[in-house]
Amino acid sequence: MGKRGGKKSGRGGGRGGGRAPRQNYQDIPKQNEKLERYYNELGAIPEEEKDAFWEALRRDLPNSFRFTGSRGHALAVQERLREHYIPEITSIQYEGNYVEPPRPVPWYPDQLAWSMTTPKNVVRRFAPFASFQKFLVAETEVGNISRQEVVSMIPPLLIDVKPGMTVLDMCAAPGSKSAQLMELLHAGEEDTMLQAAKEIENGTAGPDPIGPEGLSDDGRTTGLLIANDSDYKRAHMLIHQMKRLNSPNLIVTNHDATMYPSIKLPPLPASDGKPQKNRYLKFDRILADVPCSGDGTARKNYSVWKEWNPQNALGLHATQARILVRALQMLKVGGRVVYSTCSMNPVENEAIIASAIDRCGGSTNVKIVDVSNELAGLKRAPGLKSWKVMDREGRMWNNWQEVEEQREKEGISGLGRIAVGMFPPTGQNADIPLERCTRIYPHLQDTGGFFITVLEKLSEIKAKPEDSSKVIPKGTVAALSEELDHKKNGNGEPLEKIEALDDLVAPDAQAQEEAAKNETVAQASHQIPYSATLESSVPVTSTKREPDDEPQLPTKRVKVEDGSEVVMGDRPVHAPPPAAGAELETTVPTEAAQPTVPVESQAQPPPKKKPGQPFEEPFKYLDANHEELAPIFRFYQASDRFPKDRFLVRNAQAIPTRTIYYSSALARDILTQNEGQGIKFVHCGVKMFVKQDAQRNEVCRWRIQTDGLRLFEPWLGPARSVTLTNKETLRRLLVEMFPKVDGESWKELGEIGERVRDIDMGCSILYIEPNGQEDGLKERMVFPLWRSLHSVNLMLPKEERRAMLLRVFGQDVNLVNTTQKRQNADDSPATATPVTEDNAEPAGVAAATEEQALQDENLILGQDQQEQMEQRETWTKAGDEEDRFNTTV
Ligand SMILES: C[S@@+](CC[C@H](N)C(=O)[O-])C[C@H]1O[C@@H](n2cnc3c(N)ncnc32)[C@H](O)[C@@H]1O
Repeated sequence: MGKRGGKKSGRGGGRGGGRAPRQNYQDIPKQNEKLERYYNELGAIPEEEKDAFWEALRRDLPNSFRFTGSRGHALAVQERLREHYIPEITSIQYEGNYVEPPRPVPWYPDQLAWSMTTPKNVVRRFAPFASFQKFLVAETEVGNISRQEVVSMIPPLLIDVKPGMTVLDMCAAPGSKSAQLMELLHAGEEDTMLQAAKEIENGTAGPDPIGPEGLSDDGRTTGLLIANDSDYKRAHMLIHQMKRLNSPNLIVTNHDATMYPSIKLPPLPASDGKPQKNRYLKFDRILADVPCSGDGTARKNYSVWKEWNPQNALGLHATQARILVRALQMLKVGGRVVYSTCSMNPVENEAIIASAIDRCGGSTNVKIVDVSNELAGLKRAPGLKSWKVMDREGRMWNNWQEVEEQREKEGISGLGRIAVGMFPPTGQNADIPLERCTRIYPHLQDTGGFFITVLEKLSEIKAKPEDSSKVIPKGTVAALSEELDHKKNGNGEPLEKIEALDDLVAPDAQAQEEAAKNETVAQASHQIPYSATLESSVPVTSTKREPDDEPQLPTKRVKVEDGSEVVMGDRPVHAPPPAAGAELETTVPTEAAQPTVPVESQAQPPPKKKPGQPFEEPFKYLDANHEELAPIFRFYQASDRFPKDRFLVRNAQAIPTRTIYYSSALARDILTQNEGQGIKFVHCGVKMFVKQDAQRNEVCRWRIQTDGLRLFEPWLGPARSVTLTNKETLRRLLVEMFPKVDGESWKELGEIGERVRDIDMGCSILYIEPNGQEDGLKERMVFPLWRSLHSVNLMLPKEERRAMLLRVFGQDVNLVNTTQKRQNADDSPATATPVTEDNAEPAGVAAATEEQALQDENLILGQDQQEQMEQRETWTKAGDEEDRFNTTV
């Protein structure tokens, strides 16, 4: 279950649940009376499959992983698995049989997903597994491989993302699916960028940006992924995961998805004296991988066996329905929403689909897409048309009438959380084709349990106000009071009212608080009605807002002893951020219609950090003519065609101090247009240039960061390029941190020796090109290379060096850092005085001083890399190891 604040409702491990103490999975009794009874009586699993179902659910989950990153690179990593590790593993015999190697997941495209059933005792026993394990760990660390549950890979494949689309992942942390979505958004970009750069260089391209559909920004994708999570800490975990993909087309936000704010786009220029129109972002694709009770993860989360109870699903139902309705509101007509959970409970699945379709006006507005022919080879079961609901006490209810009758007779005891919307739809909604939903059960192909539904929006919708009785029970105050009076604790004393209330009507106090917080944010975000489309006809000159399309229902609140209020019966309506702000101006200032990039004069004083509160530095775009940019472009001979109006920094003064980031045009427009509007942006931009101290004044201080290099390199001239095709030269650059190039040392760098000896100090670009030879390099790679006074340094963190040595050369070797050795021999502290522009020696200083300067500079570079590595590890060190390495998503 996803995080919903501090309540102990957490479940589903990496799906947001609270972490339970570690225990060996094999030793855990895999029994839970209510869980077993519910799924046995539900009617979901055919009688003849029940044994297989339970047997699978009690078995360890196979390990699975996915090759990530750009296609070319992912395939190169995959090749190492096929050509080296699989043959080694398949040669092992255990108890007279050959060992099962990892196998590609049959329905995953290009064999990029793999699964492995080898038992742990076999893995531990044989050496080839140890080296395979090393490979997995190394490639996972650098982001080429992601551990991900097989079933969790399905939603992004069914959502059908293409480059150029606008995509929202509403509940995205820790980011496994966001990563897949992002890969699809960039599909084919490697080739189209190089192609566009070539055409432009040859003079065959016109002045306008070129490239195929969706990649028409001179070969770059024009799409955008907004990845969101309501949990701030998890949103940062998501950033950490997503950073590995280095996409400028990513924005991360931190909002409650049930009331995700509308995002403003720059208005189109006015014509014929007509007022400008507000425009709001609508999405082509939305993933709602909602917080859920997570019983589909029972094969790896022992808490499912220990703690499963029916309330978890009942308590999440309302949030899930609200998230899906909000998704449908923000979707373009013709767009797709994929709704998914790792729960098998229909209350969280089919019931949500039916409720959301009902609220959005029925099947004429929203259709369930039949995906039964997609992902050939994936074994699945159809969605349920009928099911039962289990209450807190374990009683099963066939329909809402039964619940109502019971309430009439006995009061609401035990039925407090049940609502009509949790049952199969009736009346005009009875024919919603819920069989088109997709259910994955553990026994079908040895996976976890999962639920996926693809929805298509057929026409613009005005979502009906939430009928709270359909999602949250509408216990009357009298009924609740009556039950409260009867409730006793273990000592036979009356329960604290606040706890008892919560138990009955379950408004999660912290979730409420969160919602309230977000509501405030949303209110400040100048929403217009949700029905607004990109072509909203709300004139921006109007000073009053239209009334919200979603009228708010009254809320009954009860004051409890401590003076605070508790919501009873009718939940506060999920009011998506009110268009409210009737007083709010929506007039667009005239400048806003002009270029969207703010100039530095708009810089503000630094915002104050409030103690204990998360603080995000603002995103400030640099003017295209900023004085720092021109020298960088000159130094690297960068083409003027590369956009200069997409560079940003993270400080309120808009001063490039240490890092300059780069984002796509759409991301820029969104960040600038919504600045100060209360939208919680927590990440955007790829590190492109990082300031580096150097000993020579003429050296460009801005080195290109590996993160942004792939975007920039097609546009660079030859002045700073170094080309390498020899495998051994690469090995040397990887093993040795700072190979010398002075004296005769350059000769040891073979083919690049002369070039690196002669090239001016500073950052250059190392192009590693395949030479077509059988044992040569197979993959084109590009890295920054720093030329110091006496040495060169491949600007790669140690972990990436090691992973590449393992992958390309099959070597697990220690890296050599001669500078450090010298430093240790001198007994100098590792933190020697850093070289700065102030203390750097001018050219021509005595060799000894130069040597010291070199050591210092190299140390700085080394430290910088180390810093990067440590940042990568932050989240593992912070105790979220499972989210990264044992993720259930
Ligand atoms: C199932 S997990 C998402 C897994 C993710 N899609 C992935 O593939 O890595 C659910 C996430 O929803 C977040 N969450 C819970 N309630 C939310 C809400 N109201 N709005 C947005 N996110 C929410 C949780 O913090 C959790 O990270």
